[in-house]
Amino acid sequence: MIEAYTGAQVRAAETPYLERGQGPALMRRAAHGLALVALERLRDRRGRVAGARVVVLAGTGNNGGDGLWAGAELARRGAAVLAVAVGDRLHPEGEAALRAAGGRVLPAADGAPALRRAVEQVLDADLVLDAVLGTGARGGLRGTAAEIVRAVLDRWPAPGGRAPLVVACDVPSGVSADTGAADGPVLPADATVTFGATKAGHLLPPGDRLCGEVRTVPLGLEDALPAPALRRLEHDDVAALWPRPGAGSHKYSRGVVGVVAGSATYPGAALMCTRAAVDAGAGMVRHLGDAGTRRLVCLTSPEVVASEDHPADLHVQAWVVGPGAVGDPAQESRIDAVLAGPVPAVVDAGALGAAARAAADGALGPAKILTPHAGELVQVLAWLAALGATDEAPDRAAVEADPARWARTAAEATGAVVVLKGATTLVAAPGGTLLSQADGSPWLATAGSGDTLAGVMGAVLAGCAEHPDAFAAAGEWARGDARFAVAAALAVAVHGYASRADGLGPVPPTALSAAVRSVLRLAP
Ligand SMILES: NC(=O)C1=CN([C@@H]2O[C@H](COP(=O)(O)OP(=O)(O)OC[C@H]3O[C@@H](n4cnc5c(N)ncnc54)[C@H](OP(=O)(O)O)[C@@H]3O)[C@@H](O)[C@H]2O)[C@@H](O)CC1
Ligand SMILES: Nc1ncnc2c1ncn2[C@@H]1O[C@H](COP(=O)(O)OP(=O)(O)O)[C@@H](O)[C@H]1O
Ligand SMILES: [K+]
Repeated sequence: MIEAYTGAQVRAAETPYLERGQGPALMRRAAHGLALVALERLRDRRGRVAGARVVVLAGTGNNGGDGLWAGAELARRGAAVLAVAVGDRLHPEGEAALRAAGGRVLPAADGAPALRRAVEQVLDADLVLDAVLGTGARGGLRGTAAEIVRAVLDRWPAPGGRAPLVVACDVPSGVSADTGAADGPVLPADATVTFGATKAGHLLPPGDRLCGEVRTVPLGLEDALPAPALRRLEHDDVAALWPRPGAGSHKYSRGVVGVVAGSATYPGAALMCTRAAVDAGAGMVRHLGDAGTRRLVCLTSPEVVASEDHPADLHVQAWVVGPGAVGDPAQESRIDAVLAGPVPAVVDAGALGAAARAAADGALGPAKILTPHAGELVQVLAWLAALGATDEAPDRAAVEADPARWARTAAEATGAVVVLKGATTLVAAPGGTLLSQADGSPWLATAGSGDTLAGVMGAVLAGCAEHPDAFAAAGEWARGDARFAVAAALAVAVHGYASRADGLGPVPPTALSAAVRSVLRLAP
């Protein structure tokens, strides 16, 4: 599991060391880690370091200091290192170290000619160390640094062209270490070397896409860190946590998933959703819907028990409601009943409007998992605002600029878990638990993959519904209501792994479901 922290949390953990006068030692350790990654990248690209042209884009603070010390190491290995000073000063010891190692300094804020030279030097470099802003940034790049990066990006080589390697120091400058927000221009990094701990901004969109590979250099702060701001499940976690049957299991103890999906207009959603719940290993899958859809469900997945019951008549461990359930009053009535009841539920697509109404009436709770994509979240927040359950209704651009904020807002306003789907999917639970998963192939962006995710999520939710400690192996934090967020993140991870199980290529949802089985089989 990756645990990530805000810049403020890491700075607070550093404070006792700084008070003991260990700041310079920490900086040297950070800079050494940065230099090692830069050396590795340079060797990969050009075979050797001697003679490489390296530009350090250096800001005025300690982030610039790290870059300058790392630049000094590269200069001692024979690289030609130029520090482009974007502000009115440089970290004094860092600058002295760089100069002592033979590096040069270009004061880029000294007028237009200096700025133009800086841009040329960046574009000509083999490697750029981006050390303008780190955890001390207030907002995005501004001033000379913003002008340089904007001018460089205007002339950035097309894919396949010879762009300089970019290694970011702590975070790509202009990306918030706390939120992943990227206000203004940012140089996309091939690798980001961060210090002390992974920062939340490395795992949150849109900044996460600008980080490249993230490497964390330990600074010995581990024991001083508080609870992380966010987490990401990795393969080992998924293998350890996914509910598995034991010798004493039977279909009911493993969890029955009830699916309220499909309508005469959209029967396919019910087929994909039920199939996925079966393939993800549910003990039993029940489907409720119109006669035509039920018939198709039984033909596609004979193991599903389809009926025209009402949710109140059935005993299931978890519901999945909403996929394709549009324009059918009987389905709407079933959805309302599930939302009003206590049983855990995945609430997708056609059920999100009813969920907003139920939330405004105070009916949802932490066992309900809403699964909007960005467009649907905008709609949900607009409904909640209209119903007086939130103050603000952002537009899509605002949600995409800071998805974590709006996923959290929706979680707090509804009292439910909110899974904001996208290339990076965020899971926000009321109370603040936040997970970020980025496991899926871009080929997942296809109609029906959300229906498949809902089915997979139903299966894992049914598996943990009656077991508050189902995921205690992940830590104390994962007990109780937090298990619903863990279940959501597990489903998102497995769905993502399945999209890559057969290499990178199209993943029609029917094939995706089958791949879920192979993902779960491969895990130990
Ligand atoms: N603490 C430690 O022990 C360790 C810390 N480490 C390193 O320190 C980094 C944090 O350093 P930091 O606190 O000096 O802040 P930093 O990110 O360099 O930025 C502040 C400077 O930028 C400026 N500035 C601010 N906003 C701006 C903007 N939007 N656009 C333009 N400029 C802006 C601001 O100048 P001002 O505006 O105040 O004149 C100020 O001078 C951290 O990320 C890590 O790399 C490691 O060495 C490990 C040990
Ligand atoms: N660019 C992308 N990269 C990776 N995963 C993606 C991308 N775009 C969408 N996804 C994933 O694909 C699924 C799409 O779900 P959704 O938008 O509900 O589609 P639908 O309703 O058509 O089934 C989600 O799990 C989402 O996280
Ligand atoms: K930086």
